[in-house]
Amino acid sequence: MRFTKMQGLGNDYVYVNCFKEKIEDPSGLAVKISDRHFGVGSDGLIMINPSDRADFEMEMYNADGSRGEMCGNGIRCVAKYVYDYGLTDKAQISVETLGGIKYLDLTVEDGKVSLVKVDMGKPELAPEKVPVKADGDSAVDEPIAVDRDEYRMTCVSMGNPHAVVFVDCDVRELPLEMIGPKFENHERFPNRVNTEFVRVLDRKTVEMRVWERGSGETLACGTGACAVAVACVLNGRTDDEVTVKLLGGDLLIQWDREKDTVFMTGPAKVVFEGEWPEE
Ligand SMILES: N[C@H](CCC[C@H](N)C(=O)O)C(=O)O
Repeated sequence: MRFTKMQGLGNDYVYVNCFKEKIEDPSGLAVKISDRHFGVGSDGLIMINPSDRADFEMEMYNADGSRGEMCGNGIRCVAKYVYDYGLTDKAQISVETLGGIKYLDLTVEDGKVSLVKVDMGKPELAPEKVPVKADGDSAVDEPIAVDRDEYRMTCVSMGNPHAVVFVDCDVRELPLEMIGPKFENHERFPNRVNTEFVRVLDRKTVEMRVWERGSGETLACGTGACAVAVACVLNGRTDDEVTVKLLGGDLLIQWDREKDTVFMTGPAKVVFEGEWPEE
């Protein structure tokens, strides 16, 4: 099976062109191929499929084999893949995901995609999609007890679920390995959750680290950066356009509140191509 390893801000997935390849057990393959010692090494597996409803379909699996509805860094890499490998010659494409159809604008330099702007769609306050309002809470900010500590979070769905937690310290100092899994598996989230820890630097800039559902800490999360920007605006902490600084680099996020949609702009890169012996 031919594959291409790609990354968006260091959030790396193994991409398979399923116009040509057939994968019987994508969830099992995701676990094996993502393993950083015994496999290719990645945050998960992304299949590029034909679609009846859009130009292409993206089917994504986390490193633990669970399926994700959407992947922001992944969808930019899908755009690069289909253009650079000649599956399309259009610089504007649509991609079907479990989180809805997304529309992408490709920046092409010397015949290759360098940057992609994605219309990520309408953010929803999640999981129950109704703002919680208890005494002293803002409409969107709610308390959550994790062990003996109380945190405050804003829950936003970008097709997939996110809990955004504001912190005051340098995010690099956070013991993410310890607290990340406690949010991921908290009883508040029966389908588990992606968690972003964010510090606001100024009204146009924030920094974050992410603990992803099913993959652990990753260097970046596109849907997570969108959820962070929405949470920042709803809590009055930033303007509608924010640079989100992640361990793997920066994403520009714009919440167009008139259209009620979030735009994400960032790079996509090929790492290498290879052949996987099984399947
Ligand atoms: N890294 C991805 C998100 C993967 C989300 C996945 N971990 C989930 O289960 O929802 C991104 O760039 O948006």
